[in-house]
Parts: sequence; structure tokens; C-alpha cells
Amino acid sequence: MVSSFFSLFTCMAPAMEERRDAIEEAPVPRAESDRGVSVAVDGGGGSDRGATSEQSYGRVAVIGSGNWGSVAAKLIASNAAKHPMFHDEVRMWVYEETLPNGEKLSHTINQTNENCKYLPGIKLGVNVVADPDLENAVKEANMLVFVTPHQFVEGICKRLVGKIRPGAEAISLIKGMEVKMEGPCMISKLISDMLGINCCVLMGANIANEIAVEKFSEATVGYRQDKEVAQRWARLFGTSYFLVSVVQDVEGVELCGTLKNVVAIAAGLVDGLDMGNNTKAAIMRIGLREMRAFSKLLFSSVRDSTFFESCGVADLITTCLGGRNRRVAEAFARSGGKRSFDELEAELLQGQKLQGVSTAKEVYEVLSNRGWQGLFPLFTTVHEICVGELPPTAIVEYSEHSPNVSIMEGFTQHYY
Ligand SMILES: NC(=O)C1=CN([C@@H]2O[C@H](COP(=O)(O)OP(=O)(O)OC[C@H]3O[C@@H](n4cnc5c(N)ncnc54)[C@H](O)[C@@H]3O)[C@@H](O)[C@H]2O)C=CC1
Ligand SMILES: O=C(CO)COP(=O)(O)O
Repeated sequence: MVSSFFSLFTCMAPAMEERRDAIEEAPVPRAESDRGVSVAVDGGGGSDRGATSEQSYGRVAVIGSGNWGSVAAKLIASNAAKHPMFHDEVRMWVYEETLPNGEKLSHTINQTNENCKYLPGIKLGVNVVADPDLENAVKEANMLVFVTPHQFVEGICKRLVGKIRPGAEAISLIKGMEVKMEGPCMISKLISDMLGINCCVLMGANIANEIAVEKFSEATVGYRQDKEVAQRWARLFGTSYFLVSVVQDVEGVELCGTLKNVVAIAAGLVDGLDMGNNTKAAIMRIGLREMRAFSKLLFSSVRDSTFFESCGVADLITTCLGGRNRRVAEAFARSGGKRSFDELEAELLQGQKLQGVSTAKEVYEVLSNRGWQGLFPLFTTVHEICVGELPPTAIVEYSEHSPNVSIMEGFTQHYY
């Protein structure tokens, strides 16, 4: 199954130079990687593996150990164990908690090689070391993988200032954004600015539990300048069942991953109202248009082609069909809006976190600061439903925000 998928994708993609590069570079079987693809990792070290120079090692710390964080650690660990360009050990920072049996989560992960709370039943790889001490987890790493719910990133970065290795590179798997006084700030930029390091992003149609059991999926790495760095990340994550492409569009990739969570809330509301597939497809289409328009208004560099990568339409589809945001929003609509998202999140997700509700709020702040609500009726309505200003049924009504036709005409030409 995996190999037929793989050949299908390699056949379909050759027109796209970047994707072809990534396919050649990323999911490398053992034999190929051992032939020695020369991807240098700056300033590695602290290892005594073989005769290879210390400078050639990528030493990885995964910052986060939730559902996706644990699967990311598993993917990375399988490659780190195989490829000489990476140090074997993968440190995974665990936000420590005490389990019902009184044991610490990090201790249990190290004893059983499983994250019994966020990814039960899946072995992470014996080279994954859970570490509850953030500073210790990152101190030797020169490849930092950020994968926590977005609301915690700023606090984590504050603790990391001055604590990371010079020359370290980062990648963010985090879907979300922050809104500052100066305006919206993507999470990769927050990491870059606070830590003074380059930060790529990896987003895609990546429901973690499916990747955990090695069902085929794709992902997109977005990079700013340095394609070699992006390909090194693709190599770190890519496997035969996880096909990673690289594109030079950090903001486009990150905004796709961020904004689709708002559309997923809308899709869940539609499910909870039993509106059927046509309505849900309409919501996804309108949502995709708003995603693209919002992204291009914020960053004129965002490419249309990015929306056709895994991070774009594919992630939108999978999240609207099978994600946590969709699920909790469905329950919210079934309660007639009487139960809160916070309450339903705690009950249904057992410690996992929704990103869509807070992202809808952050997007709404941007829209209201700039007077754009009328241009983004779906995004606006989702937020107003989440905070109880509108009933769940408003998702298919739009009465409050029927777009102003004359504004829309000009806007449509430019952005839709
Ligand atoms: N789960 C999935 O299928 C996917 C998730 N993502 C994204 O990955 C990011 C991380 O999500 P998951 O790994 O799924 O996490 P999760 O939602 O499964 O788990 C929540 C995590 O937050 C931690 N946490 C709780 N309080 C904290 C605090 N005060 N400070 C720091 N950490 C705290 C918990 O220990 C736990 O590790 C999110 O942005 C999400 O959108 C992206 C693709 C797939
Ligand atoms: O981002 C995801 C899939 O790519 C997961 O979405 P949810 O957080 O809605 O489960």
C-alpha cells in the first residue's frame, strides 16, 4: 500500500521542482542514506559515534510531548537511529504531570517507551528520552523541534532565552498565531525573534493518531531562505509513510495550518446541526477562500500554490473530517451552544488542547482592528458563535455579516 502510494506521488509530482527535490531527499531508505547524502549540520557535537566528525551531527530536542509531539518524536527517532547525520538520542521535553497512579509522566515514558496519556499503545523508539527539565532537554541540541499548543510557546521561549546552543536551527509544528499590539505574529516568527534563530515550519494533513500507526500521509516544510536547511528537516521527518515536501513560503504554510482550525470549527458546527455533506463542503470551500485571502492580505509573499500542498487543502479536508476541533465543535452545536468549549474540550480530549477557538479569537482581533469583518464572514461568525454572541445555527445564516457587495467586488478581484 505504502509503496503504491509512493510511486503514485512521485509520478504525479515531477513538474514541481521543490517537491521533486524533497521526494529525492526526504524519505530515504537505509541503504540510500548510508551512501552518504552530504547534508551538513552546523555545530553538532557532544557525541562519540564512529569516526564521523562531531560537526556532522544533528542533535535533536523535541519541545512538547502531546499527541502530535509524541508522534513527531517517534518519526524523528526512527530516522535518528538510522542516519549517521543525526545523533541517535532524541530528547523530548515533557511538561511534567502526575498520573492517576501517582507516577510522573516523564518517568513512565522512560520506563515503558510509551506516552500513556497522550499517545497510548505506541512505542516511541528506545532512543527517545523524556526529560521534564526544559533547559537540560535543549542544552546539547542544535535542531529544536517546537510542538506544543500555541498558547504556551511564548512562556517556553522566555525560559529558553540564552539557554540554547549558538547556531541552533528550529522548526515549528505548531498551528496557531499570537496577536500583539503591533499586529499578528506567527509562531515561527515569535520563536525566531525571541531566540534569535532561524525557524522553518512543518504543517500538513497530519492527524497524529493515524501517523502513529504508520498510515501514509504527506507534509510540507516551509522555509524562508535556506533550502538545504529545509531539506535537512525533511530528511529528519520523512519516512516511507510520511512524505515531506519543501516550499519557500513560511508564512503561507504556517497560515494554512493555523487558519484551517477555524474552518474545522465551522465544519464541526455543521455536523452538529446535521446539515449534511453539501453544506460541509460549502463551508470548506468558503473557508479555503477566506484562508487564502487572509493570508495574502497579511503577507503579499504568500503563494497560491502553497494552498495545493499538503499543508493547504489536504490539511483542511482531514481536519474537517476527523480532527479534534471538528469533534468538539460538533458536541458544542449538539448542546445548542449551552455547554462551553472549555468544558467540552476537557471532557472529550482529556488534556489535549483545541487550537481553533483561540485562533478564531486571534483572527477576529486582526479583522476588527483592520475593519475587515465584512470581508471574512465565515471567520467572523465562527468567533461570534464560540463566544456565545450568535447561536450555532448562525454558521449557515451569515445574516449579521452579509458581505458588503461593493467592497467585495474590488476585494474579490484582488484576493479571491
Ligand atoms: N494532534 C494532532 O493530530 C496534530 C497537532 N498539531 C499541532 O501540534 C501542536 C501541539 O499539539 P499536540 O502535540 O497534539 O498537543 P496535545 O493537545 O495533544 O497536548 C497538550 C500538550 O500541552 C501540554 N501542556 C499543558 N499545559 C502546558 C503548559 N502550561 N505549558 C506547556 N505545555 C503544557 C501537555 O503536557 C501536552 O503535552 C498544536 O499546535 C496542534 O495544532 C499539528 C498536527 C497534528
Ligand atoms: O492539525 C491536525 C491535522 O493535520 C489536527 O487537527 P485537530 O487539532 O483538529 O485534531
